[in-house]
Amino acid sequence: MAIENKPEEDFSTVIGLDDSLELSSHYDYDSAQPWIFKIIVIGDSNVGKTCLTCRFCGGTFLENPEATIGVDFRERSLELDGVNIKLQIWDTAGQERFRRSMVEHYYRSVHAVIFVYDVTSLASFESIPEWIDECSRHSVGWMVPRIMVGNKCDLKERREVSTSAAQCFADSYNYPLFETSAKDPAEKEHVDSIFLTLAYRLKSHKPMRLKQLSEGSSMQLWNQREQEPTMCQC
Ligand SMILES: Nc1nc2c(ncn2[C@@H]2O[C@H](COP(=O)(O)OP(=O)(O)OP(=O)(O)O)[C@@H](O)[C@H]2O)c(=O)[nH]1
Repeated sequence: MAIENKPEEDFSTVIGLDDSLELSSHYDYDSAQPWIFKIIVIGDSNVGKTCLTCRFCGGTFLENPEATIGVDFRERSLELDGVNIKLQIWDTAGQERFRRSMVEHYYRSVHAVIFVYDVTSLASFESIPEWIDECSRHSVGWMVPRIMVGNKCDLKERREVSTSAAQCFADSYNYPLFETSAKDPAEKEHVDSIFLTLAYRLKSHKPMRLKQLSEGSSMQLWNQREQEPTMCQC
């Protein structure tokens, strides 16, 4: 569902608009209410963000998706350890001209960020620092988990980004790295597991995350780490 022109008030029932953790704190752990997590998927145009999110939310691969304009909004409900979880996936536009007016909405109250690059495009991998900077500029909290996904691994002969280079980069930021293919049906469960890993992390960190809100010193430490990634030795 495209939500380019949807007023932000419409989301206020499911996403706290002022703080990433506001939403989480609305729910008791034993409540029947789902825990709703907003996950944004960002990266260059054409890396496969739409296909990855469709694979996870719909189970299918889109052969010829249109370029995303603004944002496409998908969701999937899960039950993890008896807790109802709803993952709200924001598939953002990679093209600057299609994202300009929406950027503020992407980052507001986000619970997790997925950086996607295309393993057959070195340029898309080299853009990841810019996407990380954009997150920082929009004040995405230090406790918001980030992961990196290298997509299109089915195109083995066209690979331009090695696993070791990507792993080295991801390690320098302390981000988990996943390589997969939205297209390859054999990777369907792997795509699921990427999102499930995030869901588990969000669920299990919730009590700690709420506690850490008041811990200013650790927030400062994390910011430092994000701004100054350790040097890769590769
Ligand atoms: N071979 C292969 N092609 C893929 C894969 N994922 C996506 N594609 C193709 O890559 C093209 C771009 O996919 P999209 O999902 O629209 O890319 P996007 O990152 O959402 O692009 P924007 O909406 O412009 O930001 C399409 O032609 C897809 O069919 C994959 O895993 N393998």
